[in-house]
Amino acid sequence: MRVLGVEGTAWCASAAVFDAEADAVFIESDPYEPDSGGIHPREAAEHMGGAIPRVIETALEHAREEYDDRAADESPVDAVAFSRGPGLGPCLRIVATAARALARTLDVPLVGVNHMVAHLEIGRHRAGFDSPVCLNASGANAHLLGFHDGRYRVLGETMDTGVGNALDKFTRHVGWSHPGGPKIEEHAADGEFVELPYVVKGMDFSFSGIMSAAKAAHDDGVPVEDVCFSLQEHVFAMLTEVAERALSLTGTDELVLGGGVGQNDRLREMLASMCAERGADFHAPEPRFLRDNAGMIAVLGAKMAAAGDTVAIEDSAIDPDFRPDQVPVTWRDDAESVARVPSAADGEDRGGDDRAGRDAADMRGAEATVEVDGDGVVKRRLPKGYRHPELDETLRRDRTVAEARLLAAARQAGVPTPLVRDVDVAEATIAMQFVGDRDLAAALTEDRARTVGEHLARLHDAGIVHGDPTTRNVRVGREGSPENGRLFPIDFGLGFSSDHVEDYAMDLHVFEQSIEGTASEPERLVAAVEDGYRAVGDPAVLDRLRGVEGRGRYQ
Ligand SMILES: C[C@@H](O)[C@H](NC(=O)OP(=O)(O)OC[C@H]1O[C@@H](n2cnc3c(N)ncnc32)[C@H](O)[C@@H]1O)C(=O)O
Ligand SMILES: Nc1ncnc2c1ncn2[C@@H]1O[C@H](COP(=O)(O)OP(=O)(O)OP(=O)(O)O)[C@@H](O)[C@H]1O
Ligand SMILES: [Fe+2]
Repeated sequence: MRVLGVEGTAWCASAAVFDAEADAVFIESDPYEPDSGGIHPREAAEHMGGAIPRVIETALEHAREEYDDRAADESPVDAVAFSRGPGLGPCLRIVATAARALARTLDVPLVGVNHMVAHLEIGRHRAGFDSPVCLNASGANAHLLGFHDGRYRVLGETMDTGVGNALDKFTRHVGWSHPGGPKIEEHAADGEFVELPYVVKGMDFSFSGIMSAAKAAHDDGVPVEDVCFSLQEHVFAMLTEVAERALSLTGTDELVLGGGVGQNDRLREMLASMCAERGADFHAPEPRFLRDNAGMIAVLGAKMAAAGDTVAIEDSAIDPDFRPDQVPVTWRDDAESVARVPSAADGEDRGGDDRAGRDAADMRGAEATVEVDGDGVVKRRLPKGYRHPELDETLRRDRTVAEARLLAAARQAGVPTPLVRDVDVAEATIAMQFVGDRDLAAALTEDRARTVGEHLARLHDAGIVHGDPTTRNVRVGREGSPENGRLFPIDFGLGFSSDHVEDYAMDLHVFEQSIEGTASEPERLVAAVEDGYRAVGDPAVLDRLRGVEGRGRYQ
């Protein structure tokens, strides 16, 4: 199978030929470079109009010259694959028109590829991993994806702008030309650390606060090298932290990176260091496959074509908002899954006591190690080698303080939590009561989902935001024991006090996302969470939740 790919979602006019037998990829690209400001959709489309036919011609010539297994009147490729979205409408239309015309002329099938899924599949293809967590760090996007039950699920994502766009906004403010990411990397080499906001919410994150603070710091005369250095340290530590959390939640030990920001050495270094520390395998494809390129479109196009996943020309409309979780994944086995930890996906209670024989390594979360000590545990936030030491110290200290305070406050609000016995802020350790006999992830039922909804409502009524409510962060008490089946939220390290409906809605969103990422039929579990919340809490939060779910994607 040999496939021609065409890419042109935003800035890169590109065509490629993938020969599956030789696993060889030829890429010809022609980038649009704006004179000033950011990417201008009309100018970008004008660029595509001229460049797309040229790059396609070069790729076809390559196919004809490189491979002599076909007659001159035969098509040099077996299919034409194109980026159907997401991206800028005017650019997508030009690419689609060219791809359709070519498929018709060559009389071969057309394949419509999701650009974001291509960004991650190229990493999986090059790494040879089975079912990794995928971090897409591109211009207009930033998200964590994992395959489960026939689709790529969004495990976490930006709640406002894509990571590259956020960096580019800062460099525009400073007056540098597009793209800004590489310039930030250059200047960061001479910079020193200054503190900026750091925002993760479960496996979601946002960049608006840090970008405003970076602009303000620059306006206040902080040397631009220091701002660049610190932007990288904060933004990439956030991405690395959520990637680690996704590895921990799914139990997977494979991570791949995709997207143009993945070309940044510091980001790759942090991810590699995090994976090495936890014994996971990390793969970042070579830069030509990270930035936008048609090679990734051709490679995924070949997998789709082999699975018979082609599209009739009349059905091949573009989709500027095409989300990766909308794609029916025809080229993978439905039984494969990113989730390696037992999840009660079928709603069955798997039972079992995880306490017996569990050693410290078993009780490791993404942030901390948890050692069992008699009827208690000692939770220790160890330093993370990938983080700048100053940032590392601040996060470990602040989270230890927040966790100890909120565990007690939650109890007072009527939500069962482990009793705190001792806190050592300097060592970032908390000694607390051992609770439950397993995590909710292994025992998720509708009843329990409803109870978590009630607990979250009680926390919110008391002005407490959990910050990281997932199925791994709720412990389940044994029926008939003194705990009598109670559910104990734990791990309040990302928690804070707030009276904003938005923060409460975000908390619910994080919990629902953790169910959706791993459960097979999440709908009824999610409905049960909301029933429980509605019974106890403020209905305005559920209304706001609908807004949070559609927030800020592809800006
Ligand atoms: C929808 C699609 O068009 C879009 N593609 C895209 O944004 O191009 P991509 O090549 O994946 O990423 C470009 C971004 O990558 C950043 N970038 C490039 N080199 C960088 C570096 N060394 N450090 C940091 N950022 C870098 C640029 O500043 C720019 O924001 C996407 O995938 O979101
Ligand atoms: N008080 C407790 N009683 C029993 N088990 C506990 C307790 N605290 C933590 N654990 C176990 O240890 C694991 C890790 O703890 P915790 O979630 O607090 O750490 P973390 O590193 O902050 O996790 P995360 O990956 O969510 O960031 C939990 O999933 C749970 O199984
Ligand atoms: Fe991209």
